[in-house]
Amino acid sequence: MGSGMQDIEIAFQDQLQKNHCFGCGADNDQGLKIKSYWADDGTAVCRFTAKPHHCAGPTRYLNGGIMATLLDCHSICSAIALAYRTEGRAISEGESIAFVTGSMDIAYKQPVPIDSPVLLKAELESLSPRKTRVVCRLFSEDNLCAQADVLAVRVPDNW
Ligand SMILES: CCCCCCCCCC(=O)SCCNC(=O)CCNC(=O)[C@H](O)C(C)(C)COP(=O)(O)OP(=O)(O)OC[C@H]1O[C@@H](n2cnc3c(N)ncnc32)[C@H](O)[C@@H]1OP(=O)(O)O
Repeated sequence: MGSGMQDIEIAFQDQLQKNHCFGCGADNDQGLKIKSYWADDGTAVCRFTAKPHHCAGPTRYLNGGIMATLLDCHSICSAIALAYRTEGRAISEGESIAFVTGSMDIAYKQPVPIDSPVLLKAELESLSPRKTRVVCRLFSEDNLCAQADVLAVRVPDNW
């Protein structure tokens, strides 16, 4: 599942400048520091391994807020990457492109074992110059555990 090209590509987040986001900011030393990449099929993928303190009530399961952050941040970073690609630019080349989360609906379908890596897979659809819809799925060991429908909204880079 996903791309075999991750080792030779630079993650979207490592190309973005000055991002202190808790979920995706390369500049947040206490954050989750997720890493997202294009896959060969046009989706964007992210693999994440949780720490024990990312747990839900039962220590064996991943916290739902952490799951929401993973889905949100992978979706928004992927929307930004798509916008640069659509404009024919490398990420962070020229004027900065920024998107934020306008809305996000999540279905939590199955508990996520905390000790297995998760895979996030985002399908992107540009609705207009300002709006991108992202359907992002979270898998654990090939099981679909959560699905988010995200509206990414473009904002000025001083947002
Ligand atoms: C280097 C940087 C990397 C950054 C990556 C960070 C990723 C992190 C992801 C996040 O956690 S972001 C933080 C959580 N999100 C927020 O705090 C957003 C708070 N909301 C806002 O700032 C504004 O409401 C928002 C920018 C989303 C929209 O306000 P605007 O005044 O810019 O937009 P406007 O109201 O003109 O709406 C633009 C379009 O989006 C639509 N829209 C906006 N919010 C919506 C919403 N909530 N639901 C549905 N549609 C929405 C709106 O209908 C409209 O559609 P149309 O163009 O078709 O008319």
